[in-house]
Amino acid sequence: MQPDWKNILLQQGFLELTKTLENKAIDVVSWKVNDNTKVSLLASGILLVEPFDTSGVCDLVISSGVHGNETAPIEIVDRLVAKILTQDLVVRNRVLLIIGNPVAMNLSQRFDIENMNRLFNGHHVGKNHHEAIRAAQLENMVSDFFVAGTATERRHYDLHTAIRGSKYSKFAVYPFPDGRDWSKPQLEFFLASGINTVLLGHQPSGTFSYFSSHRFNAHAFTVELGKVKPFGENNPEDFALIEDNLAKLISDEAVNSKPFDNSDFNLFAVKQELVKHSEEFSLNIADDLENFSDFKRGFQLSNDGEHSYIVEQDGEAIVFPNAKIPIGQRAGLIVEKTDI
Ligand SMILES: O=C(O)CCC(=O)N[C@@H](CCC(=O)O)C(=O)O
Ligand SMILES: [Zn+2]
Repeated sequence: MQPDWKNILLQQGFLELTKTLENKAIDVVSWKVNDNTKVSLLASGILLVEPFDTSGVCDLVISSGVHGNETAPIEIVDRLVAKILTQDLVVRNRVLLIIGNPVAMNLSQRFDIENMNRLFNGHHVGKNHHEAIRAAQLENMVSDFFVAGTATERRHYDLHTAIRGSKYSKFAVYPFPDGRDWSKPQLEFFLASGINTVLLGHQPSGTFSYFSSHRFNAHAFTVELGKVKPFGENNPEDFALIEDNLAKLISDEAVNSKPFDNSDFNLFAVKQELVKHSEEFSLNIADDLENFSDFKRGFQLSNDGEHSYIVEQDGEAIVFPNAKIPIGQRAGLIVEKTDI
């Protein structure tokens, strides 16, 4: 017989239970929180919350911890689950709450074997390590969740924190929309949540948010909420706006947003992905250079033989620069300001 995961969850919370379970398989446990709400622990770090009243307007995925050391998003998910279980939050929309990579979380690392946020959209296929298996499991759970839902809208917010500081402390990455329009109501939601910087994706990718966008037409985003810090060092007040608005979505309460206006935002288009082509790859920037720092035309940003990058226009900026990645992967994004 398996331990009483329900009681451990109720007593210790979702985060502590997930630390304990790590990547152990469990039998699904379901129970009623009240006459309105059913909770199901589907797997370690995957909690389904459903109102019995099926008239919800939005099926919502809130994920965290796809990178194990990005603790603030995990704490946000933990607090939302606690509020649902204590009935401080009324649930009117179905929601799937996720802590993505419990093994890396317990190691306090971004990942153990392979960056999980490059493994979605089938990029896990043919790989047998635990992060590939977990990416496949997350894809299956999200697929089942969206397919079983009847709401008119699907949303997925994949919450992260960045390795570096940033000129704009919070920002969203909008995955490549596959020909769909950029959603102004979604940008209005971010502005109301204290996020006015959005990076518009330019091509398909192996990220969790692109998976939900591409496969399920969900409004899906990678949401960067600040800089990586260890557990216990995040200030919950820094995340209050987005956390309150996620709670409002769960409760189907109106979010206090204003009509879209380009001038309220810093919108960036990806000009080019910097790919690491050789072991000689290096970046000519300081380790603590902030995301969205910009350069003058002619500055040699990267050294990589014939693939070295020289800035082509004044104002080109860099996001997610990282030379410590495998050959063939993204070493940074060259971005420039845009409007929609
Ligand atoms: O700070 C960094 O260099 C990386 C932060 C991070 O994990 N970002 C995501 C962005 C995913 C996306 O492009 O949607 C990642 O690299 O996986
Ligand atoms: Zn991340």
